Amino acid sequence: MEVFERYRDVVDDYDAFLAACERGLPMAVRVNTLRATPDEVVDAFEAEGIAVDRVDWHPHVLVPDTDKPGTTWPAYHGWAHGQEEVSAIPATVLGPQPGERVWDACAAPGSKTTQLSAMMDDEGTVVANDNNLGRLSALRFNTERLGVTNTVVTNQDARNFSLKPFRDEDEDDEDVAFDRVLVDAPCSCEGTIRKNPDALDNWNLGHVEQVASVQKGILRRAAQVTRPGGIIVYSTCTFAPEENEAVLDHVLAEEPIEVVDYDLPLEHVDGLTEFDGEEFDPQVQKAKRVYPHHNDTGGFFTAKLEVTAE
Ligand SMILES: C[S@@+](CC[C@H](N)C(=O)[O-])C[C@H]1O[C@@H](n2cnc3c(N)ncnc32)[C@H](O)[C@@H]1O
Repeated sequence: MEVFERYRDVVDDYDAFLAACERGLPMAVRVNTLRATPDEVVDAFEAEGIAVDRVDWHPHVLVPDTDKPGTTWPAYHGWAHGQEEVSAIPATVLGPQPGERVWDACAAPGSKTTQLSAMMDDEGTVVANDNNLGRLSALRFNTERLGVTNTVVTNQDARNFSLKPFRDEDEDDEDVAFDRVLVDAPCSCEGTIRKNPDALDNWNLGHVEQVASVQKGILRRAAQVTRPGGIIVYSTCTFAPEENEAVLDHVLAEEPIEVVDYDLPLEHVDGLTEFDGEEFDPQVQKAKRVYPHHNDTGGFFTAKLEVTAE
């Protein structure tokens, strides 16, 4: 865990943080409300002899007492989807409504895409994009199993995303406008250490900087394809400020967006306003960091942004 030494003065209780990072992660599922209610899913797990805990902050997140919730009948029926507890945060914060146009910029394997669709009652459109074709096949599998039909899949680099394949060649991109966009960005995955103990094996600052450059490009494109007044959520499962607050700071200076506050009824701390001598736009404080010791989960970073009229 030497990599985490750089966060010693940043994390609120560093010893508790390290101890949590060394423990295994309780596995969670999200109830697929297109197919079942939380009570039906609890009953189905209990019928298999698996006890289930509920979490306080989200009625659709359950913690069944099994290492492999994805190989149970509730999952096979499409009633539940194995999804880390903190992974349910970004779609919840984005708050898509039935009938809206939503872009999931980095969507595979589709945990959040299918959550967005369920929140929209499967009405409207989710454009689920990922630049990795292999991972998109997992997304298709998940949408099919969960009975999601309002999703169209695209395979593009989100930094240059265009809806041209679906449009008249003579139209330009100017009127491509989503109501909401989720940027669940590729990242260095430091916050997944409890689920994947090898997560830090190839960690290096060069990779952090390289992925931060991709993140900035994707978030900029998100700002360009969202209508004024539309909402963007930017999230990562990493702690590195270079991939979180610094990305927001960069894009805030380039695009007409602002960071907005939101309620997160889970223990968390605010976004950082400086790291390693670099100061960030004070707005980034409205982002939220969830550390593993806060709620016995993985680590996560989530910011909510609104596109302003230019
Ligand atoms: C954190 S994962 C997304 C997880 C997904 N949102 C979910 O909940 O199942 C990040 C994804 O970004 C994709 N990705 C990486 N670079 C990309 C790019 N330039 N454009 C689009 N997708 C990209 C990766 O293939 C990966 O699937």
